[in-house]
Order: sequence, then C-alpha cells, then structure tokens
Amino acid sequence: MAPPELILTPHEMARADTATIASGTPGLDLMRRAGRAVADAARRMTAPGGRILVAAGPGNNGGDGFVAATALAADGFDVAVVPLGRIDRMRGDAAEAASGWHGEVVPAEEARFHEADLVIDALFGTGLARDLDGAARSLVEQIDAAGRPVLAVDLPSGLDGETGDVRGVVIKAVRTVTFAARKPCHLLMPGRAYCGPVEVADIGILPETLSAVSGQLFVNSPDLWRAHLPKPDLASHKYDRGHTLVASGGATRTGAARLAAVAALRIGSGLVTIASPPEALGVNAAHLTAVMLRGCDGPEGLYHILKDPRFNALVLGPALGIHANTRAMVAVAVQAQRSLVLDADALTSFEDLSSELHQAFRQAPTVLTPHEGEFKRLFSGHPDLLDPPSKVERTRRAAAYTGAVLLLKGSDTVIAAPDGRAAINENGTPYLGTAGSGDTLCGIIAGLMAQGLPAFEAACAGTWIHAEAGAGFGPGLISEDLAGLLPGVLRDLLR
Ligand SMILES: NC(=O)C1=CN([C@@H]2O[C@H](COP(=O)(O)OP(=O)(O)OC[C@H]3O[C@@H](n4cnc5c(N)ncnc54)[C@H](O)[C@@H]3O)[C@@H](O)[C@H]2O)[C@@H](O)CC1
Ligand SMILES: [K+]
Repeated sequence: MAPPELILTPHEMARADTATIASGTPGLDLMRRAGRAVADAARRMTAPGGRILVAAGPGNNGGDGFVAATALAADGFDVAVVPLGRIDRMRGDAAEAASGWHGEVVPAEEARFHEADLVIDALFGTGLARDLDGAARSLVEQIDAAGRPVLAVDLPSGLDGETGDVRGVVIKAVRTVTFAARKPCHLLMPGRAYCGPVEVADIGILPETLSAVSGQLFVNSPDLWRAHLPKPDLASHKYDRGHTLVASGGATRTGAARLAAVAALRIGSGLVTIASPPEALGVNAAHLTAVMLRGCDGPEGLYHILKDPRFNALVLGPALGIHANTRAMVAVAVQAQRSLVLDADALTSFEDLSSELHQAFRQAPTVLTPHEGEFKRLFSGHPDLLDPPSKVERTRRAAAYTGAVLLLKGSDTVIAAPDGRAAINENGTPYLGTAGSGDTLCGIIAGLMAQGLPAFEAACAGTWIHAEAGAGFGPGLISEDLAGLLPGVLRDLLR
C-alpha cells in the first residue's frame, strides 16, 4: 500500500531543501533536476522546433527556468528567455543557472508571447512574498493576454503557495510541474483552478526528509484511510457493525434524516434507526423499510433512547430546526459520549454561543461538518479562528478549539483533527452541490464511525467516498441517488 501523499507548505519545502543540501546534495543539482523536469514536460507539449518563451524571475524559480531553457535549446527548440529584472543581479544557484544560458534574451516590452507555441512561467514560485505590482504585474498581464499555453514552474506566478489565494494577479497555466511534493495552492481554491494538471517531479529529496519536515497535511485519498475500512467476515453479523441513530425533523422536514439514515446503512452500519418526533412518526414510517423507527420527544426522548449503549453513532442536525431544543439534544448526545456527527441546524443553533463549544467534544469522537457560511456564523466571535488566510489553518484551529474533527466543506473540502492532522479533498464534483447532499455525507460518516472508524479517518473516507459516488454519476445527480452509488465505490475500494 502506498503511503499517504504529503502536501508541503512553502516553508516546509524550504526546510526540506536546506536539509537535502546540508546532507551533501548541492542546491544547483536540485535546480538542474527541477529545470530538466520542466523541460521534459515542455517537450511533450510542443512540436519539434517550436517557439518557447521562458519568463524568468529574479529568484530560484527563474533559475529553474534558465535550466529548462538551456535543455530545450539543446534539443532544437526555438527558445528565448524573457527576464524580469537584470540577469546580472541574480544570485547563488539561480545566477549559476543563468550563466549557462547563451541564447536569445528578449526584454519584456519586446516579448511577443502571442507568437509562442509555449510559454514557460518561471517568474515566481514558493518565494512570492507580496502582491504583484509594477513590472512583475505587467509581465503577468502580458502573458495572460497572449492566451498561449503556459507551463508553470512549481506554481503559477501570483499564487500564494500556502493559501492558494491570488496575490494581485496570476498566470493561468495549462500544466504545472512542481517538485518533491504538491503545495497547498495546488489543491485549495482558487489556486487549483489556475494550475491545470499538476505533475510532481522527483528532484532527489528523500521521502524521509519530506516526512521529517511535514506538518501532517495530506491529500485525502484512500491511502490515508483504506486500512481502517471494515471488511465483514463470515463470522460477523449486523450487531458487530454498529447502530447509527439519526434524529429527524418535524412532520414536514423528515427527508434529510432519511437521506442520512439510508446512507449510513449503505456504508455498512449494521443497524440504523431514525429518532422521530411523535408527530412525524407517520410520515417517516410511510417511507422506511430497512431503517428502523423510534419515537423521540426532544432532548428527554433522546436521553432515554441513549440509555441503550448499542446506539454507538449519532447524526444530529439535518432539518432539526434552529432552536434551544436542538442545542439541548446536542448536549444530551455529548453527555452520552457516543460518536457524533453534527451538521446544519445543530451547528447554526450555536450561533453567537460558540464559547459553549470550547473543548466540548474532546470526550468522544465528534465530526462537525459546516460549509464556509456556517463556519463563519458559528465562530463569528472568534477572529483567531476566522482570520488565518489559509483554509487549512482555519480548519485546524477550529478543530483544536472544539476538540472535534472539523470538516470545512467546499470544492476543496478540508478535514482537520484536534491533534493537527489535516487533509485536503480533491475528488469533489460540482454535481454534489444539490439539496440533501450534505445530509447524505453525514450519514456516511456516522455509518463509518458506527463500524469503529476513528473520527478523522471516518470524515476523510466519508468525504472521498461521497465525492467519488457523485462524480461517477455526473449530470442529473440528486441526493436520492447517492446512497445507491455507494456499493460500487465500496466494491472498488475493498477489492
Ligand atoms: N525548495 C526546493 O526544494 C527547490 C526550489 N526550487 C525553486 O525555487 C523556487 C523558490 O525560490 P526562491 O525562494 O528564490 O523564490 P522565488 O524564485 O519564487 O521568488 C523569490 C524572488 O522573487 C522576489 N519577489 C518575491 N515576491 C515578489 C513580488 N511580489 N514582486 C517582485 N518580486 C518579488 C524576491 O525578492 C526574490 O528575488 C521554487 O518555487 C522552485 O521553483 C528549485 O530550484 C529546486 C529545489
Ligand atoms: K512559476
């Protein structure tokens, strides 16, 4: 089994670079390998002899560009370098790489990017320190306006490597070659939309060096959690696979709980029960077959049901209503120390009361699944949780604050555990943006926790499986389809 893929921040990457150099690999060797990997990609993107313009910045990203230019010219491509600033002011390895270039140099104001078959963007990489302005901004705008295919070196210039935000302006690339590991900007929005497919080139930085500097940020893929997935054997029966309880809303708001309940059953929870307000029992009963039903009158009702220890995972939130009763039900669930997924109304009920959530969930596995709007409302009194520009950092801080696993939804869903582990999901699909999709996600996660997955792994696996099911279906997807798509995804995963 492959190890989980690490994502390194620019700062961590610089540490890996320094450690590699300290252990005997010259920095110039790393740059040469980086530049050659860029040249390899460029070769695949350009017809023999094609015109390639390399926009080279003042730092090591520019150095990589000079190495690539030299390799491509040697291969017979028609290459010119467009430097940003004076080449004779470059320093260190980048100056060394630039000194190997004896071909055409074109000043930015004379560069005809629109005539290029390929533009290599080697302006800025992980060293971008502020918003682009002046000559740098003009050059980026000039390249973008030309509309020619761009190959980005490490990352599209103008992207903040850590946050994925645009620093003033950014070049839109059709492909990116990065080194040793992907950076957060390759997965987080909006950055991801500017990268095209991202290729990770091995430049000789050892996996153990990457692990040593890693801040425990991962790509959310099966490599991160597959080992935890339950595989029932011949001797196991439904009582071994947990019992998920989903709280239903009132008589006209019962669908969300049923979506969650059916998803929990499909993902493998041995038994699933809907806890329904008395007035909604009839409508729930009319729609349920394999899912069981219990009457549950608010927090007191929940308290009585949870006296039965077999209910080991709970979903609270979908269509429960935003009021004190919902908060009280959360309190009962927390007291009962069961695995818990809180979404939607269960979160919004704590608006302006988020201080009540401080360390509230550290006793039992809990997953909170807000989208950005819910997250902002929930933690509106806590600028320390809302201010960090990095979505990963915001999610991590909220996880540490609440003691729960935080799943901050979006096309770049981030999942963070209170211990600092975090993952960015990348298999999402816009088709998942449909009514009830979040309810299904809650059911999947709770169903996995019912079977014994730890909260972080359940949240990561649930996010990935939910997205995979949606992506496999595509246009026309509605939430009722999702549970039925889970067996196919599970079959592939457990193969
Ligand atoms: N870290 C590594 O392991 C390796 C890194 N390499 C390359 O090195 C790059 C990082 O190099 P650097 O740290 O030199 O950084 P960059 O080359 O990304 O940029 C730094 C330079 O840009 C200037 N600068 C920063 N922000 C600016 C702005 N807004 N406007 C104008 N100028 C600005 C800085 O003063 C500095 O001269 C990576 O992206 C990668 O391409 C490779 O050479 C191989 C190994
Ligand atoms: K770049």
